Amino acid sequence: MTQVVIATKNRGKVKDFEAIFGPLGYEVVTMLDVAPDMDIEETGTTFEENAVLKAETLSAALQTMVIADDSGLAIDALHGEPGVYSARYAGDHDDEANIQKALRNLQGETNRQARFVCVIAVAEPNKETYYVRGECEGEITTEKRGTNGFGYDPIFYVPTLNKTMAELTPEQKSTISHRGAAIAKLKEKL
Ligand SMILES: O=c1[nH]c(=O)c2ncn([C@@H]3O[C@H](COP(=O)(O)OP(=O)(O)OP(=O)(O)O)[C@@H](O)[C@H]3O)c2[nH]1
Ligand SMILES: [Mg+2]
Repeated sequence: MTQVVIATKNRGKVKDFEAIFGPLGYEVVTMLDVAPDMDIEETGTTFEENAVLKAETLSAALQTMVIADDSGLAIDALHGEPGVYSARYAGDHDDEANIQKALRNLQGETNRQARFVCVIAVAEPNKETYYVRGECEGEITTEKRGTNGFGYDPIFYVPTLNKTMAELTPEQKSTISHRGAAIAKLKEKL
């Protein structure tokens, strides 16, 4: 089975990637498998910078092709926050605290428009790194709904499906999500 190496330690992302790459016959391998002790500091101020940083760092260490995903939630009424800081908005990778902070900051706000953004970078030794970007439009709810997914999925409402991201199966999520959109673009290039 062909392996695809992903520079992530986020189990939620891994599930999303497996839902897409699994049916295509790829085995998804992540930092949790091959570099659990490695920490890549995300010093960039854009999704693109951080995705490239993660892909190139792990690719250099393993001397193989590596894919990285840097993603987040941009809320219009909060001027694009939490953006690249989505994972650490209220506490390092504390999804529940992050959700509560977003809901608190939007209390009484009628403009609930937001989008998920996902930038996927591909780095390979002696080749030029490239990236693709996918986005998904939605609205922030006033309370959590659904138990699938990760991060802000329970408060991200997708009007076209009348469901939050957390009410979708990983397969359904992949057909409409920012990650699915980015991977669709990636497939054209791989
Ligand atoms: O509800 C969500 N559904 C999604 O589909 C999604 N995609 C991203 N996010 C949020 O944005 C952060 C990424 O930050 P991020 O790209 O730095 O990843 P991470 O730090 O979690 O893992 P790693 O890949 O860096 O190891 C995540 O933690 C989440 O808070 C999502 N939330
Ligand atoms: Mg991260």
